Amino acid sequence: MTLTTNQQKMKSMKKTSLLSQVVESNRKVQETDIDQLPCLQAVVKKTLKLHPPLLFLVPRRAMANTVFMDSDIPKNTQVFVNTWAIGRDPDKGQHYEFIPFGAGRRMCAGMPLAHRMLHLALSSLLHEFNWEFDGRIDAKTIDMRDREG
Ligand code: HEM
Repeated sequence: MTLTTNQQKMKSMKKTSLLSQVVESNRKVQETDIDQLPCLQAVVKKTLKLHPPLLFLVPRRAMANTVFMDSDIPKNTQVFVNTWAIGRDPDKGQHYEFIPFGAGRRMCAGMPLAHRMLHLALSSLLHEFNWEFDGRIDAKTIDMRDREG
């Protein structure tokens, strides 16, 4: 098995990459801390890959008869990109196929903002609160089913 860039990053992670060590307990997480938190970045990336909020992106329409990966797509066909399945395909989902924000010129216009907010919100929640299961559920029984959006 080959290691992806993120796995390699995590493998060589120094102790200083831990949230509690990068951000002292007497201050809040800042945007500038995120670069030093490769594990947090990997968690956000993997979560978007396995649980993309838009499972089929925004539908496309073929403007002309097209052949795409050996499939004939007639003009005017409505095309859905199954990003959920692509993210779970072991042969894909590594490079260009990481598409929870879409791709090409209609890709998510809010990606830079969303990307920053996801890291900042998750790290702030982890930093400011102590988390535990409430006794009724645990890591095995928690409902992880996906819903659109
Ligand atoms: C985790 C958060 C978000 C995800 C996963 C997400 C995902 C997406 C996806 C998949 C598309 C369609 C891209 C395509 O079909 O190729 C899209 C479009 C778009 N998103 Fe987001 N988005 C997020 C947050 C945001 C935010 C915060 C904003 C605005 C501040 C935003 C603004 C837009 C706009 C304007 C489009 C339409 C772009 C176009 O059609 O040209 N998104 N987004």
